[in-house]
Amino acid sequence: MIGLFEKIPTIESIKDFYSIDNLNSYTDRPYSWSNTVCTLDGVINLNEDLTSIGGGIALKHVPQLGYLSEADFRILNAGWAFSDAVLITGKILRDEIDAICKIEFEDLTNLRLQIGKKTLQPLRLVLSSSGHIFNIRQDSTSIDSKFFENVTSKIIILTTKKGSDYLSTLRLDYKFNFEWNSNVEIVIFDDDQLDNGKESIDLRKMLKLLKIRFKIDYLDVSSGGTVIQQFRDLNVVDELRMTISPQIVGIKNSLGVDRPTIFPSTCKSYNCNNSPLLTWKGIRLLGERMIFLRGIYQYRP
Ligand SMILES: NC(=O)C1=CN([C@@H]2O[C@H](COP(=O)(O)OP(=O)(O)OC[C@H]3O[C@@H](n4cnc5c(N)ncnc54)[C@H](OP(=O)(O)O)[C@@H]3O)[C@@H](O)[C@H]2O)C=CC1
Ligand SMILES: Nc1nc(O)c(N)c(N[C@@H]2O[C@H](COP(=O)(O)O)[C@@H](O)[C@H]2O)n1
Repeated sequence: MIGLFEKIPTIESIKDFYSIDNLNSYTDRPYSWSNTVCTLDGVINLNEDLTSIGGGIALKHVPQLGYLSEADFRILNAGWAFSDAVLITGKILRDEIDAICKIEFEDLTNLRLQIGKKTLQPLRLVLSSSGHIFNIRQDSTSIDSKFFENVTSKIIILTTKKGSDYLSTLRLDYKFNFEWNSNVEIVIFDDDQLDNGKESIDLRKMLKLLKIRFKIDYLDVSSGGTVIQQFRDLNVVDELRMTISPQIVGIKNSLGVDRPTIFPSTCKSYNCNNSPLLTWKGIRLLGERMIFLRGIYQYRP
């Protein structure tokens, strides 16, 4: 249960930490885990510029500590390798211009095949009520997106009627091929609920559709805290997977703007009798610095 990770976690260590043997999916939803790297004070993006979050949160460019970020990236990819689909959001694609969410290690794509997955990459799902799934600079006349470049593995955009209307207008305004290719599918939820006046998709319905229509048994939620918190409040996320970066950065950026956190303040209020409890299934330490956690939620009425 407790152990050390190597500088480059070996495939054996990864299987030991993240094995999904004996974990059954459900009939009406996938088995799901969240996947996050955060600071000790819960910050998930320093929000200082549009560089990759790995740079700041996982200490990528700090002298002598870059290996921590490399190991975290490999563990992130390992979560994707064991999944049938990875869920991210419009907000991530607006904030992280380099996000791709594809497994970049050959031993991990091989592992997928060994454990019976039919594809080298999991499906990529984008949840966005608004349809704002690109980072569009004001002066630009075309859309740059690594995520949508050369789409060779399937992407599904989960959006509202309003979001799909927005995507259609973009198609007229920009020199970007919105037919994309046959690997991109848009699923529209047209009976969405209102959340603070903003349309939002009923996540239970979304999960049922992912399970029944797209045959997703294992879902990796690589989204931010806002989505993870909704999953937790609905009791539909089974595991918390978290890398703790050994730094405390404060919840506002240098301009006083709030940073996103893994546990946003909009979370439902619980007490010690009904809070979701965690049982640690795996704890790993790397270089006396970074902690990797894998916990199973126990929901209480
Ligand atoms: N350190 C890490 O491991 C990670 C860091 N991040 C960072 O975190 C930040 C994002 O986190 P956070 O702000 O919490 O946002 P989230 O990534 O949780 O995304 C929130 C967005 O998801 C969409 N959304 C959420 N719920 C619903 C719903 N029920 N129906 C329809 N759409 C929904 C909306 O998109 P829309 O606005 O398009 O309608 C909403 O704005 C980013 O800066 C990202 O870089 C993200 C993931 C991991
Ligand atoms: N757990 C974790 N570790 C990292 O190092 C990360 N960069 C993230 N980020 C999330 O992973 C998705 C994008 O990854 P790529 O940019 O394609 O590598 C996105 O959801 C990030 O926020 N998570």
